[in-house]
Amino acid sequence: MENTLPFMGYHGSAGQEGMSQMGLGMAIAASMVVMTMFQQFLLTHLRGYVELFLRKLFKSLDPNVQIRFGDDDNGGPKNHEAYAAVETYLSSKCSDQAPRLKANSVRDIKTPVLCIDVGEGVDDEFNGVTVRWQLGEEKEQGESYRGSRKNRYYTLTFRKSNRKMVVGEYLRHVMEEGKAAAASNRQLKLYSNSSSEHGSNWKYIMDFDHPAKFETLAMEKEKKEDIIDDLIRFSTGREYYRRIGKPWKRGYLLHGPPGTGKSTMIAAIANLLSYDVYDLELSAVLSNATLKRLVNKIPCNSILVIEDIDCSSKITHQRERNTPNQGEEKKEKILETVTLSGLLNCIDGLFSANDGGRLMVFTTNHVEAIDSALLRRGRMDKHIEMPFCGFEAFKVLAKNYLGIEEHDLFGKIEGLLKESSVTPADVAENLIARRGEGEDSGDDCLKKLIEVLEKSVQQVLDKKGEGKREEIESDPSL
Ligand SMILES: Nc1ncnc2c1ncn2[C@@H]1O[C@H](COP(=O)(O)OP(=O)(O)OP(=O)(O)O)[C@@H](O)[C@H]1O
Repeated sequence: MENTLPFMGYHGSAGQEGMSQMGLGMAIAASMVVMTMFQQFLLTHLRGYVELFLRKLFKSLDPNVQIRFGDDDNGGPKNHEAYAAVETYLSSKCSDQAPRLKANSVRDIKTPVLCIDVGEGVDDEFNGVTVRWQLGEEKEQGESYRGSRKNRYYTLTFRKSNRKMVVGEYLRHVMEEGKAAAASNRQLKLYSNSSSEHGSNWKYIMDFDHPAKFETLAMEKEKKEDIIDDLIRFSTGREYYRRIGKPWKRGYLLHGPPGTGKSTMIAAIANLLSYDVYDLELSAVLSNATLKRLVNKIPCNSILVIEDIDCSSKITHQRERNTPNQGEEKKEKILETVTLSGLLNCIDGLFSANDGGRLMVFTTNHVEAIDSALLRRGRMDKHIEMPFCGFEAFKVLAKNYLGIEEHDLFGKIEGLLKESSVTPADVAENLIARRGEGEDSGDDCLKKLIEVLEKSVQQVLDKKGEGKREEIESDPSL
């Protein structure tokens, strides 16, 4: 027992020691776990507090700044303009951010403008800076006979440290983008001049919904791209025209035989730039003074079109004027003339403010009949020849009308087009497939066109032959 006891005691005391060591270890481990958790808890909380503190500190050093864009009448029409530009600008931003959207129908805008709901906001990023827009609403002070009115406003919030960039560059970007987006979505209009006894004035004719686009215009690719580049440079040239001190206007002369696409090109230009069209009928203008008044009334971002200028270089009107004659009123016949040079003088003097460009497009079928002084640059800056149909132009038409981009007959057509004189209008006419019973296939249309081209080639050859014969007959040495 004694042996055992000490043995047991030994064992017994060794077991107790082991137990207490194990307990201690567990306690240490547990306390370490608790400490770590506590540290982590503390760290997380502390970090949270530090972050909050720093944010508050930073905010107090760099507070938020807010700008309001109201739709109220108090600020005048400019206020509305800025509000509308902001709304249109945000229209593209809010579609993928805001949970609730509203679609507003706006006068003269083709598709509804999407906007956020009252109380909602959208973030926008520009040059690495994030800003926030929010839509608010407030009741107008006082009651009118129509009841109370609610005014809406956008609030732009940003950090004070970004003030210079936001107020300058960013707001300019918002206004320009907003106005450009509204312009490209705008319903274009066609105006023409009408004359009455009270004089001439511009009259709304109809909405301008011509489907012509540069993509579908039959013309050589390089030439087309050059024209598009020129138009884009012109329409976005505010800074350029301001810098060189020139009025923001440009003159185009389109010349070529009838049916080569001059009117189609004007429509494509209007659609590309989203400009309204002012079609000037010179024969309805009674004097150069009226002409000047009409030209000066054309708003910015529009095209002044004068077709067939060779036919309207001098238009004389007769009108009666009352003249006092020895106590009696006498009617006197006076002649007034509207001249193309008179027109060009008013165009020279046309002052174009910096709010948008004015494009003038003249067309003629006989460029050779026009005085070269009238064609000089500055009046007609870009002369565009609209020629008979070439192979590249034909390919555009074949794609438009038949959806054909390559065909075995193209080689033959290319050869014939080089020798013939057919206009894109003639080619287009032959590419219109008959529908219904006995419907034309693409092949049928191309064969039909080949026949027309062969006839045209024959006519060209006949004309050349006639010319040669006349030359020989009129040459006395032969
Ligand atoms: N270059 C072209 N690209 C596409 N279609 C064209 C082209 N030229 C003519 N057309 C087609 O022919 C029709 C007549 O063309 P358009 O009226 O534009 O010619 P124009 O040169 O203005 O003629 P005009 O001198 O008689 O006024 C257009 O409706 C269009 O379908």
